[in-house]
Amino acid sequence: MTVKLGVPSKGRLMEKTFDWFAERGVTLTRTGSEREYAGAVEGVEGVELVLLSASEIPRELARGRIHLGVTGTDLVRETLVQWDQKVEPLAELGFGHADLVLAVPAAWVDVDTLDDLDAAAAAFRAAHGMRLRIATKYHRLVRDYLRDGGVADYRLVDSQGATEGTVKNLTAEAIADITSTGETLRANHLKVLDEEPILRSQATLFRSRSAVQDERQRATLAGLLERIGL
Ligand SMILES: Nc1ncnc2c1ncn2[C@@H]1O[C@H](COP(=O)(O)OP(=O)(O)OP(=O)(O)O)[C@@H](O)[C@H]1O
Ligand SMILES: O=P(O)(O)OC[C@H]1O[C@H](OP(=O)(O)OP(=O)(O)O)[C@H](O)[C@@H]1O
Repeated sequence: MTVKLGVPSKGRLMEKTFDWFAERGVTLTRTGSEREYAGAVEGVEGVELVLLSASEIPRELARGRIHLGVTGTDLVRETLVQWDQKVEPLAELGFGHADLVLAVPAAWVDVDTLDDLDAAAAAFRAAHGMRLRIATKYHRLVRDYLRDGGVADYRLVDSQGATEGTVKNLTAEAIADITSTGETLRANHLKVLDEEPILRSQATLFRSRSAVQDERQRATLAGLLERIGL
């Protein structure tokens, strides 16, 4: 049985992951047509490249269907309950940096901290008879963060993309999303709370804690990790 390495199937994460492995003597390539999700590994025997959506890589690692996988720490922590029992981070790759933050309308001049948000949420409920809505796809991380920060009077609204637009579209009063340059937030008249981010994320190489099934796989995996300096 081969060792399976899961890599994001498109975009910057894929290209930078290919570069990271190439710098360590392992060549990853997409094969077939531009739209075919097939890949090849050169420089080490017995390793298969699996191209996947970045958001599916945590689950595939947890199920033991891939041995190694590259994805953002945000996706691992959001997707997997007790993530550290299912996967082990082996190396931060130094790209894909993004912060998960809470943002409110820039016009809310009285709201800069979590305490302010808590007060605003109470005032919102009193005025409108419903809880303040926060749009996000990071439900688990945001709930834990707000619970630890003592904010309770809110409701999460699911948003799987274009989350910064939900405030303008009147489907939420605040958002929690990933930001890197901050441009999308600014363009949508939102400001980040003046607090530590919910999470600082970057692309990371993870090892599944359950995928290895035989000695041959164990040896191949050890060889690959040695090759890339881990
Ligand atoms: N603007 C950004 N700058 C840097 N990293 C980002 C940015 N936006 C998202 N990321 C990171 O990239 C990863 C998600 O990548 P991507 O958006 O390709 O995944 P996805 O939307 O789940 O993919 P797919 O569309 O195939 O399901 C996350 O770990 C996230 O933290
Ligand atoms: O701080 P910035 O540099 O402006 O980047 C932030 C944006 O990048 C991501 O979106 P992406 O382009 O991945 O699309 P998405 O809305 O589908 O998540 C993220 O969800 C933000 O919308």
